[in-house]
Amino acid sequence: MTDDTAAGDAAQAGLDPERGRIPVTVLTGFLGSGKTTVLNALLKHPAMGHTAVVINEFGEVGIDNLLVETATEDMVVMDSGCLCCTIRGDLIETLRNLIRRRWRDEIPAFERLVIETTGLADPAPILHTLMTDPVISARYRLDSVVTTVDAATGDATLDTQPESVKQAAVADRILLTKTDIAPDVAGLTDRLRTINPAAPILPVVQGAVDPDALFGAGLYDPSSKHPDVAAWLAEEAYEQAHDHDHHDQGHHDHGHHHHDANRHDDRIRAFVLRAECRIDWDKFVDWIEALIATHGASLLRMKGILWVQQVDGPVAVHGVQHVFHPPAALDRWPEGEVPSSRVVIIARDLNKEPVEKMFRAFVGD
Ligand SMILES: Nc1nc2c(ncn2[C@@H]2O[C@H](COP(=O)(O)OP(=O)(O)OP(=O)(O)O)[C@@H](O)[C@H]2O)c(=O)[nH]1
Repeated sequence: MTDDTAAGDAAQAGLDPERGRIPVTVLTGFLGSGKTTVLNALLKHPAMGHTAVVINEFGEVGIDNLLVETATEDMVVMDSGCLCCTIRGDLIETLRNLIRRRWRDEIPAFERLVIETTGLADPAPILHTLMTDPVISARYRLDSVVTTVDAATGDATLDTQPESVKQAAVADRILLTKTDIAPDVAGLTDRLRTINPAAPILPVVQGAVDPDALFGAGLYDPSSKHPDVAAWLAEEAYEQAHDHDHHDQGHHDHGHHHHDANRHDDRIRAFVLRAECRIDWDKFVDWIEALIATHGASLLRMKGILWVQQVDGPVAVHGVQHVFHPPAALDRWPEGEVPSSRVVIIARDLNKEPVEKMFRAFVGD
C-alpha cells in the first residue's frame, strides 16, 4: 500500500493526520524547580533556531536580556534565531497571534513551539487548550510534556503537592534539576520511575540540556518526520512496571523513603491494554466515551497505537485527562512488526481490571 492510499483511507475514516501542524512541547514543573533556568540555557542553543517560546509568567524573573537581538512589542528574537514572548494572560490569543503574524511575515518562520507553564499550574488546562480550541488545534499539535523535578526538594514536594505528582505522571521526559547541590538522587529516581515508568529521567545542572533530548519525545521525529512508534509508546516500560498495580500491599521500597499508603504517588497506576485482532474504530470511540463518563476524573494520560478495520496503517491516539487529541493515521507498520493494538493508560485511583473489562466489552478480543 502506498502512502497516498493510507492518507486517503484515513481521510475517508475521518482520521486526521497530525503532520503539518506545529509540534508543541509543554515545559512544566513545580515552583522553583528550574523551568526558567532550563529555558534560558536552551534559548542560547544554536539548535533552537526556528523555535518559538511562550513563557506564561506572573511577574517573575524573565528571559535573560543579554540574549535578545531584536524586539517587536511583546516578542523578541534571540541570537539563536529563537522567537520568544512572555505573556501574563491569554495563551489562546498568543498562539493565534503567532500564526497570524507568521502569515503576515512579521515574525520569522518557526517549526516548533515551547510553552513554559507557571509553576503552580496543573498542566492539564494548557494541554486541553491545545487539543480543543478549533483554531489552535488546526495549527498546533501536542508533541510532548517535559517536567522539571528539583533533586533537592522533589521528595518533599511530591509528598505535599498532589499537582506535582500529576506533573511527573504525565511527562514524556523528566528533567532532574539541581543535581549539583543534591547529588544523591537514587531514592527520588526510584520514586519517579514508579510514578512514571516510561519517561527518561535526565539529570540537569544549571539548565544545561541538549535540545535534542527534549524534542523528539513525540510521535514524529522532528528531523525525519517519521513516526517512532516504539519510543513514543514505550509499552515495555509499563510492562516491566507490572507490579505497580499491587504496590499498595506495602512491599515497595523507595530507597530511603519510608512507605506510606496514603502517599499521592501510590495512587498512580500505569498499565497496557492489548488487542491482537483488528478493532472497529467506532467501538473504540464508544469505549473511550464510556471510560470518560465513568472514570474521566481518574484519567491522567493515555496513548495508543491501534490496528483498526477502517484503515491499513497504524492509528495513533492520545489524550490528557479526559480530553483526546484527534487521531493520526500513520503510513505503515514498522518493518517486521505484526500489527496489533496497544493502549497505555496512566491514571489516578483507577486499576487496570475495570478498564480492561470495559475495553473487552466494547472492543472484543
Ligand atoms: N544549584 C542549582 N540551582 C539551580 C539549578 N537550576 C535552577 N537553579 C536555581 O533555582 C532557582 C529557581 O529556578 P527557576 O529556573 O527560576 O525555576 P522555575 O521553575 O522557573 O521557577 P518558577 O517560575 O517560580 O516556577 C533559581 O534560583 C535558579 O538559579 C541547578 O541546576 N543548580
